[in-house]
Amino acid sequence: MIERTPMIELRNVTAFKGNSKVFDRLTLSFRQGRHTAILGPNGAGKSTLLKLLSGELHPAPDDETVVSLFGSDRWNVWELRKHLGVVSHDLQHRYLEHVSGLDVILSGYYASIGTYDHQRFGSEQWIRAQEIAHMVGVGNLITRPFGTLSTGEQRRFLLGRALVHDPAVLVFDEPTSGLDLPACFAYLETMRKLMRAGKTLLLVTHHLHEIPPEIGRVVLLKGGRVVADGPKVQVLTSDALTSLYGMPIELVQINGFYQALPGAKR
Ligand SMILES: Nc1ncnc2c1ncn2[C@@H]1O[C@H](COP(=O)(O)OP(=O)(O)OP(=O)(O)O)[C@@H](O)[C@H]1O
Repeated sequence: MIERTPMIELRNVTAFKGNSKVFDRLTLSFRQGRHTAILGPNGAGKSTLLKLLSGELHPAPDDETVVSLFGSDRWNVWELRKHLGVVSHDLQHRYLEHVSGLDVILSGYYASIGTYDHQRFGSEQWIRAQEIAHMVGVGNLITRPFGTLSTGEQRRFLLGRALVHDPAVLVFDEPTSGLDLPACFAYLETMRKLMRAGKTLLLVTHHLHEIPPEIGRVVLLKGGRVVADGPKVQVLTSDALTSLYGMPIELVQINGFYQALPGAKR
């Protein structure tokens, strides 16, 4: 069911990375059940947006700025992680090679990178972590060190980590990059299953082929600004992408999936 009140609302958000002002009074919101893809060229601000949504980055203080996440503007990062699971390359790169697959999933309970001796896991959490591993298709790999897993397997464990709290929203950052075709298609199918199970997906990507047909809204970001935002059928066009990337792009669509090809020079 689509709720009227946005579950995530950013209003007049100004944000910096280092000395760069990435967003200048950005306004963007997300509703439950409205799956969204966010596209934009390198440097558009996609990763910065993810960090704002996951509470890793705070906006510059301003009286007119609102960041409301799941109905609260006084969220703490631990509570937030129960609502929003993130699967990102950033996370994938931060895991040490020796951490077992199961520990990657378990670490989601503490939102840590790996597990530590002082952390306590109850039998329910162990069982759930194993169930999740099976659910995301890596139940037979739980003892394997992370560094020995393929990119696709690692990404499945990270998805498992994101699922431990059964969050309402899953955020994916280029989820299929580096995956071969069967792994890519299988991962896409897992994402589609999660949407069918009621999760709301936010997808940040350059790769049009990884936008599942269920995603109905597309946001185009460029230079920290929203240049288009609306229903996929209206926003995702050859003309819009040509303008976004500043080069001729031809879009093809088959069975609800898209692919971008070099367009003819005009
Ligand atoms: N630590 C930093 N210091 C200074 N500028 C930064 C820093 N991190 C990012 N930026 C700048 O912020 C802007 C937005 O970066 P961001 O990583 O959010 O873009 P992106 O859309 O995710 O790019 P990509 O597609 O390449 O991952 C870019 O201009 C980038 O150069």
